[in-house]
Amino acid sequence: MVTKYAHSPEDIDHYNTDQMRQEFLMEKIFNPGDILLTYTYNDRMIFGGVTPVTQPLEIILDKDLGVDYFLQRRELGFINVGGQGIVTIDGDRQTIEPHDGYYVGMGTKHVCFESVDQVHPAKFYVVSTPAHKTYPTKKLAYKDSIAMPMGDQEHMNKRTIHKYIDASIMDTCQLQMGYTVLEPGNSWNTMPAHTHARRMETYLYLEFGSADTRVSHFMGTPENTKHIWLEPEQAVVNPSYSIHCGVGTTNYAFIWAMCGENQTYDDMDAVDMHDLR
Ligand SMILES: O=C(O)C(=O)C[C@H](O)C(=O)CO
Ligand SMILES: [Zn+2]
Repeated sequence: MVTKYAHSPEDIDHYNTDQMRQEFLMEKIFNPGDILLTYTYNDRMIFGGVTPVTQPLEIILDKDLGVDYFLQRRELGFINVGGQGIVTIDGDRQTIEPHDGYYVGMGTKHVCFESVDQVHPAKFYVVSTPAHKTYPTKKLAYKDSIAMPMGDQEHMNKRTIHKYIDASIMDTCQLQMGYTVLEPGNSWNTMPAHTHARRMETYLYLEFGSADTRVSHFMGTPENTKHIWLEPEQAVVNPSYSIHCGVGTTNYAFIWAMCGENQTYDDMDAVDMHDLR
């Protein structure tokens, strides 16, 4: 597991391109047969990819977290962005279709990930946040997500936000998670931009419209923005003070996950277009 530290806005003001990438970008999330995780000091979120091929994979983190087992003091959300998979949660074995996932409550001892077809393996994007209470483990089906159409063609930001883990439909200690899909011919996400000083957020960009599509992700304070260029299936950490939005050379999708002070999705501070620098 890689550690990414927390930085003040004054610090990142001095970062060059390489430092921005080193501190905020995860260049590889899915590695066949492997688990790649990042621990950010921003609200202690752990996120990354579990990509089983021939063997089942389980996240084992005890000494790293000073606990007896990974989810002793944490909750977990995941969404499968690869082929059909299987997850066994404390002995309960379930098939996970592409774009479906799970919320796994604190206290769960074993979560085992498998692929059904090693030629087209499952890719589980996992996010875990500190928890204080056990809430029921729950299947997250794409069809049951809250679909919120946003934006319009004129502003090139027509997209649908699918909320998977949201306090309005289920119990969660602090994790919120969803999947946003841009329509073809649209390129801007989360524009107009916002911040939410009460929550940090990570973005995994994926499902780019063409092989040479690239996304430029914007972060930093509204009056002092930075950008990071991303390839498909790369992720970026956004501190609470940071805007988090992007533009693609074609359409694309992304999985966002948040945690922090509250669970109010709409608790956002809109940034006036005139204030962006
Ligand atoms: O497309 C969007 O806009 C989003 O998906 C925004 C994220 O959900 C977000 O930033 C929530 O705070
Ligand atoms: Zn946000």
